[in-house]
Parts: sequence; C-alpha cells; structure tokens
Amino acid sequence: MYSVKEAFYTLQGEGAQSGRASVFCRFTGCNLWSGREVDRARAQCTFCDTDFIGTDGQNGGRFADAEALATHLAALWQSTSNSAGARRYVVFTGGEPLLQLDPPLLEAMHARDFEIAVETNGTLPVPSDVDWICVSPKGDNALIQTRGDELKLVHPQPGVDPQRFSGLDFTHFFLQPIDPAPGRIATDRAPMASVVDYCLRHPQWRLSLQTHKIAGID
Ligand SMILES: C[S@@+](CC[C@H](N)C(=O)[O-])C[C@H]1O[C@@H](n2cnc3c(N)ncnc32)[C@H](O)[C@@H]1O
Ligand SMILES: Nc1nc2[nH]cc(C(=O)O)c2c(=O)[nH]1
Ligand code: SF4
Ligand SMILES: [Mg+2]
Repeated sequence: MYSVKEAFYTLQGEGAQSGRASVFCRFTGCNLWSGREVDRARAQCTFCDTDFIGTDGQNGGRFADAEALATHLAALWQSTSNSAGARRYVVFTGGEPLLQLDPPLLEAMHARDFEIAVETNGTLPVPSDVDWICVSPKGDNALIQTRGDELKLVHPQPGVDPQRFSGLDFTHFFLQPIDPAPGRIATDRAPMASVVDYCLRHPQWRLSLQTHKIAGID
C-alpha cells in the first residue's frame, strides 16, 4: 500500500533538471517532521515548505500496489502531453519518498518507459535503479546516502557549512536559498545574498532557484 499526498504534471523547478517536464509524486509522511505546525520548532527538519500530510491533494490517494500507482502516474503524463521526442520523467518526492519507494514501483515505472528521479533528505539509502538522485541534507541528521547526481543544500542552515559535503561523490553541487516564509512573497533577501556570496567564493557550488515558485506553478 502506498500513500500519496498529491501527484501532478509540472516542470521540475530545482537543480540541474530545472525546466524539465515531469510527473511529480509526493508521498505522504516524513521521518524528520510530523508535518504538523505544532511540532515544527522541535522537529529534526524545521524549514519545510511542503504539506505532506494525508492523501487529500490533487490526484492523491492510497494505492494497493505498484501497478495501480504506476498506472495512475503514467496517466498524468499521457493526459497532458504529446510525449513524442521527450523521455518520460517522474520525480518521487514527499515528505520523504524513501519511506515508501520500493523496487516493485521502480520496476513498474521503468516498464512504462519513465526515467526515475528522487528527491531525498539523504537519511535513508536510495534503492538501485533510480536514474537521478538528488540529496538535500538536513542539519545534523546523519547522512546515509553519500553519492548521487546532485547534492542540493538549502542554505543557510544554522551550523551547516557546505564544505562538509563538498568532497562527497556527487556530479553537481547546488545551494538553494531557504524560503523563510513558504507561500508568501520573499521579502528577506539575506538567504539569496548568502548563497550568491558563497557560490562566488566557492565555484564548485552553483545557485539553485525554486523556479516553479517564480513561474507560479506547482
Ligand atoms: C519538500 S522536500 C521533499 C524531499 C525530501 N524530504 C528532502 O527534504 O529532500 C523537496 C525539496 O525542497 C527543499 N526545501 C524544503 N523546504 C524548503 C525551503 N523552505 N526553502 C527552500 N527549499 C526547501 C528540500 O531541501 C528538498 O530539496
Ligand atoms: N515544480 C516543482 N519542482 C520541484 N522540485 C522539487 C520539489 C519538491 O517539492 O520536491 C518541487 C516541487 O514541489 N515543484
Ligand atoms: S526532510 Fe524534506 S519533507 Fe521532511 S520536513 Fe524536511 S524538507 Fe520537508
Ligand atoms: Mg516543493
């Protein structure tokens, strides 16, 4: 059984795949926060910009098995695109997708000709057969997944020096300015200034903007 908060067809907004048409599958639940505002201050991850509680979002629900969920997700691509010439792409996120993403679901999406990406906080191992791994470390939580395609660090985080991650086995290193008030227009320019300054001084790191928020899409 899989619990999905929401699923939608959009453009990947962040990181090296920014701008790419994607089916997003947002799983319910996370291991670093309950998702309840009353618990936020004492959570292991305190700055989350996402509602991942329940299954009541667009195209959300409970799915009995991998075939049912894969069919549901594949239909989101087909119903909204003329897919000729473009590789199908699904992004599993959450919440923390690795609490639920498993080999049968990966196999079912590959069987439907999708390239598979995951957005994870890095505290759980990524199964083999994921095609694009994005790890976004959170504070002092132990990092288990130390290799992948992109390491995308929300910045600044108290006590977290990007240098800590710069020797890990990733192809791309991104700093993403923290959105301090998700859902409202950003008026605090300090996170952006901090990221720009760091990337200028450490060219291994590049700026990742949350371009979907700029574009006004999901
Ligand atoms: C909501 S998380 C879900 C996936 C996974 N749990 C994780 O943390 O990577 C998706 C992406 O949004 C980023 N993110 C969450 N809250 C943010 C915020 N307030 N500002 C900027 N990025 C944020 C995360 O770091 C992660 O890269
Ligand atoms: N468009 C868009 N791109 C994204 N990249 C990562 C996201 C996430 O919440 O995991 C996200 C998201 O929520 N929307
Ligand atoms: S780990 Fe990811 S989903 Fe969980 S609270 Fe942090 S940003 Fe949100
Ligand atoms: Mg998001």
